[in-house]
Amino acid sequence: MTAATPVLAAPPPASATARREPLITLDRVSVTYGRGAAAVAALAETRLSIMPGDFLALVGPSGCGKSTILRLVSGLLSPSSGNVLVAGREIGANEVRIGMAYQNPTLLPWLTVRQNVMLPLKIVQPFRASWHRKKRGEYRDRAEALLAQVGLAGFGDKYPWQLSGGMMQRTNLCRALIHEPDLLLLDEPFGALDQFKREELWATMQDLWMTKRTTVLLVTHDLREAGYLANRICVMSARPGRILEDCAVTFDRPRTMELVYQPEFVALTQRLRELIIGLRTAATL
Ligand SMILES: Nc1ncnc2c1ncn2[C@@H]1O[C@H](COP(=O)(O)OP(=O)(O)OP(=O)(O)O)[C@@H](O)[C@H]1O
Repeated sequence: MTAATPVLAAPPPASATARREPLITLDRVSVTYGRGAAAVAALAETRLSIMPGDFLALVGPSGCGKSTILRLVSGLLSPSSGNVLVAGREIGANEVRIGMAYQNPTLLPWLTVRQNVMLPLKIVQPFRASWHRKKRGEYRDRAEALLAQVGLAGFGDKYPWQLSGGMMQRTNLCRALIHEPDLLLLDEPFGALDQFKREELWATMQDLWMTKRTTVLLVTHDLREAGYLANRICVMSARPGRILEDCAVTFDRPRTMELVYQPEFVALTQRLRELIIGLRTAATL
């Protein structure tokens, strides 16, 4: 059995991380969608630092602004106030490669699994510059290695319609990782799968993270998923969202499904659940 140690702990003191620069900083960022009577205050003034190598899960009541934070971090959305910093500079000033995987895998149906996985190498620099030279050699090998790591060896020539939902999501993860992103954004990536498939994918995701140590920002409604995968969980308040709790999750890795039934793990998810239910109830009063 995996040793299950502390459940919740305060994030490391500032002095412990002082020498490492955050990869992403939300500096007093807020977001309001629309204007006038139609304005929706989605995110209240929020501060968040994501350190290199973090696996950070964002949880909170529906509509609290979790995906809004993903959009800010990816540069798809500008804040209404405050700054989003990447490696200490304004977004866009530093080149940060981003990989994304969302709930519905958006695989291109006319491309094979391998071609789908290799797509970012065709589009994103510096890989794009060598595309024609490497697409039949190094890049193909890289795609095959990733597919093998997620249990899809031999499926490279299949088309998306020949895959199960879980296989499509595995392919989606490979595509999000093939260009070695500095930051992986996951928005409910396993949400459309049944519980057993989801649990299999947690193990796959953990394996990928343990070998690559990519910085990951995961949005999920599933507290067990957050506890299994993340080394940090941020709980958001109801809309307009802000981060209410930022806790370290220090269970040993690799984590297994056995861990999920251990008292320390159950206590963690139960505590987070009560916090979120309390927030939902407070928002409707
Ligand atoms: N383009 C938009 N225009 C107006 N309101 C928006 C827009 N996008 C999001 N919102 C609103 O902002 C709030 C936060 O949205 P967001 O998608 O970030 O929440 P979420 O926490 O990811 O929700 P869920 O858990 O349900 O996916 C929600 O109330 C949503 O309805």
